[in-house]
Amino acid sequence: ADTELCPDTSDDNKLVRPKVEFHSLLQLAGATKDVFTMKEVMFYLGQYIIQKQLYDQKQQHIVHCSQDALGRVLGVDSFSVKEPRVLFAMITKNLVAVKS
Ligand SMILES: C[C@@H](c1ccc(Cl)cc1)n1cnc(-c2ccccc2)c1-c1c(C(=O)NCCN2CCN(C3CCCCC3)CC2)[nH]c2cc(Cl)ccc12
Repeated sequence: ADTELCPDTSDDNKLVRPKVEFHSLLQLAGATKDVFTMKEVMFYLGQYIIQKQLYDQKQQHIVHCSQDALGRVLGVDSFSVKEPRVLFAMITKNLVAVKS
């Protein structure tokens, strides 16, 4: 069903399963499980960005990821954290909804 491909992940408590490459990013940020809430996915991604210093030192809402696996999985060279809708659209392409 299309919910598998494009889960409604706007709900913080929806359970999602990251696709393989995206899952490895979350693991680098400290994740130790296979199924997450959207809130947890965003927490670990935030940690990943901070740990790899991908945010712009001057404009800290800009994330540069063209030279990082994050750019490959999201399909962009950079993005602004001030555009959550754009961000969620890119992230949900890397997630599969889990029937809860
Ligand atoms: C509100 C939240 C957010 C959450 C979801 C969305 Cl779609 C947009 C925005 N947010 C606001 N700024 C950030 C942020 C900015 C720069 C570097 C790292 C995180 C975040 C992000 C968090 C997070 O879990 N954030 C906790 C508090 N943040 C305050 C800002 N802090 C920054 C302080 C300045 C130095 C850089 C970190 C980090 C902790 N998770 C994210 C994952 C991604 Cl793919 C993108 C951004 C974030």
